[in-house]
Amino acid sequence: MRFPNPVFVALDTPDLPRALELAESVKPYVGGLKVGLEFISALGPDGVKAMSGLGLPVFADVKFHDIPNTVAGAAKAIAGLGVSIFNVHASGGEAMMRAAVEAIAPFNPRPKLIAVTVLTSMDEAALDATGQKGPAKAQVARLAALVKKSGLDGVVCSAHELAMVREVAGPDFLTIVPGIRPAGAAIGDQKRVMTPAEARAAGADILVIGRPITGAADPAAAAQAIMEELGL
Ligand SMILES: O=c1ccn([C@@H]2O[C@H](COP(=O)(O)O)[C@@H](O)[C@H]2O)c(=O)[nH]1
Repeated sequence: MRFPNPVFVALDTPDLPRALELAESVKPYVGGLKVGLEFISALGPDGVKAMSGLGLPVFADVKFHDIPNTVAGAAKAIAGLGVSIFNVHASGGEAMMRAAVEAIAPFNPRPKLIAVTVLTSMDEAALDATGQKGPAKAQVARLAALVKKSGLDGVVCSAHELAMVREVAGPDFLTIVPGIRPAGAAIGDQKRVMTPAEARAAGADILVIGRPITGAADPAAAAQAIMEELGL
């Protein structure tokens, strides 16, 4: 699934005027907006609706992870806010993911539902410490297969696992990739990272990029430079 501009900017702020200002300034250089736990916890459904009204697709990075009945209700609520994409944690299991799929089936248009495999902030040691033994790639592959079997549209993974995800889930499975760092950018808490151009060449459908854009002195110029790096 190729997006003309694959960059979704992560608006990680609790401040609505700041989010709107950032979104307006980078709008010519990005393909979508991503709001996550910080934004939604502070600004709620009205904040999400405000972003949905800006004319770019919105990805609600809510990462639901609970029992099936609760996730089904939350899925219906978030789908009702007009977002284009939202997500759950794949480790919530097949019944939870299927409940979310069923809950949003009546929506038209129906948002894409994807699942987080292994957070890009985790390295092998962090994954091991949770009891999920084996390389991150193997865990991502196992979860991607489960996500596909459960009827979702795609996964969040790092760029390092893209080839593996394509192998288990096929070419039409949506891949959303955070942990993107232009050369020389601060890596911060991310562990499994790649540059925008490398991640795109590896087959990412959507690149989620936050601080390298929003933390730049000139966010619009930073977004434009990424667009140029991608040859757009
Ligand atoms: O595995 C994951 C899942 C989600 N994210 C989110 O993406 C952005 C990345 O922001 P940066 O500032 O570019 O690091 C952020 O909103 C995370 O919540 C992720 O990084 N990894």
